[in-house]
Amino acid sequence: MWPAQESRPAPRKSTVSRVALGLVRSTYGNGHHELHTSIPETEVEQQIRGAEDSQAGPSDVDEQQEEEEEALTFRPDRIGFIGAGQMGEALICGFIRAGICSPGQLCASVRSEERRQRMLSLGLQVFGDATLGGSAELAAASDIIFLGVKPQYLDGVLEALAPHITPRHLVVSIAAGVRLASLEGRLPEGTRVIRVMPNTPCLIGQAASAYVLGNHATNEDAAKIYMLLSSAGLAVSVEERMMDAVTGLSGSGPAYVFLAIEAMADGAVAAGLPRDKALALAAQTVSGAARMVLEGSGDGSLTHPALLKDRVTSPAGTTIVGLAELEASGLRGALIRAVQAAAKRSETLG
Ligand SMILES: NC(=O)C1=CN([C@@H]2O[C@H](COP(=O)(O)OP(=O)(O)OC[C@H]3O[C@@H](n4cnc5c(N)ncnc54)[C@H](O)[C@@H]3O)[C@@H](O)[C@H]2O)C=CC1
Ligand SMILES: O=C(O)[C@@H]1CCC=N1
Repeated sequence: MWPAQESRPAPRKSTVSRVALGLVRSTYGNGHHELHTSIPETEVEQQIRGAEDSQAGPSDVDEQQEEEEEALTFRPDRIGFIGAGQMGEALICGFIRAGICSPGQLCASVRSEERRQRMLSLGLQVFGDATLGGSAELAAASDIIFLGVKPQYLDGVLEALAPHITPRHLVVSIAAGVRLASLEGRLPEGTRVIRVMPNTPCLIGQAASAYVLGNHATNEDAAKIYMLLSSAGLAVSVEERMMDAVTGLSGSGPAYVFLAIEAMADGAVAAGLPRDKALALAAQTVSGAARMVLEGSGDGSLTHPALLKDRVTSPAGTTIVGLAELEASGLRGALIRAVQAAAKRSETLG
C-alpha cells in the first residue's frame, strides 16, 4: 500500500493538461523524434505534435510565462535503470545522445563490476545489486524506474523493489513477454506501470519501440514515455495483445537483419569483394532500403516495399535472378516463421 504521507496518483484525465504537457516538454525538450504520419497517433501523441507545431504568438505570452514559472520550480525526472546490460545501456546512451536527459539525471543498479565501471564512465550514479539493497537506493534516487533485467530475474527484483515504490514512481518494464497484470500484481496497489518493447538500435537513435500503458498510468506518463522513446527513434503505442508480435518483429528483428547483412556480405566475398567493403556495402544497402520504405514517399507515409523492389528489378537483369534464388530458398517464409516463432516464445516468457 502507499505510505500514508504520500498522495494517490491523479486519476487518468481525458486530455493532457497544458501545464502537464509544458512540464513534460520542459523536462524532455521538444525531442528530436520523427513522427511517421502514416502510423495512427494516440491523442497524447497528437497533442505533443500540436504543441510542437504551434508557433508562439502574442496570445501565448501568458501561457509561456506560466510555463516558465512552473519550470522554475520543476525538478526534471530522475530515471533509474535496474539492470543496465545490452538493452538498458542502449536506452541510456540513446537518451543521453538525444539530449533528452543528462547523465546526472540517470542512475543504475548493476550486479557486475564491469557494468559498474561502464555506467560510471557514462556519468551515471551507480548502485549495487537490486536484490541486495540496490533497489532501495535506486528508488530513492529515481522518479521513473526502468526494469532492464532478463524476465527470469524479474521476480527477485520486483520483490526487492516493491516496498520502496511510492506514488511518485513510474515503473517501466522492458522485459519480453511479461504482462502488465503480472507486473502490477507484484507492485503496490495503484502503481503506475508502462510496458515497453524497445530494440538495440536505440543506442544510435534508431530504435523501433512500442509501449502500452498499465491500468494506473496517466496521460502525463504516456506523454513522458513517448517523449523519451521517440527521442531515440520511432515510438508507437499498441494494445497489450500485440506486444508478443512486436517482440518477435522489432524487438528481435535487429538480429535477423544482422544475420542478413552478414550473409549478403559473405555472398559478395564469395564473388570476389574484400570483406570490409562487402560489409560496408551490405549494411548501407539495408539501411538505405529501409529508409526508402520509411521516407521515400517524401510525405511521411510508408512506401510499400513491393513497389520499391520492382523498381530495382530490370527485365532479364541481375536482380530477378537473385530474387528467384531467394524465393526458391524460402526466404519470405523463413522470415514470416521467424517472427511468428519469436512472438510465440514471447508468449511463454511471462
Ligand atoms: N537485448 C535486446 O535486444 C532486448 C532486450 N529486451 C529485454 O531487456 C531485458 C534485458 O535484456 P538484455 O539487456 O539483453 O540482458 P543483459 O543480460 O545484457 O542485461 C541485463 C542486466 O541486468 C543485470 N542484472 C540482473 N539481475 C540484477 C539485479 N538483481 N540487480 C542489478 N542488475 C541485475 C545483469 O547483470 C545484466 O547486466 C530483458 O528483459 C529483455 O527481454 C527488450 C528488447 C530488446
Ligand atoms: O531475445 C530476447 O529475448 C530479447 C527480447 C527481444 C530481443 N531480445
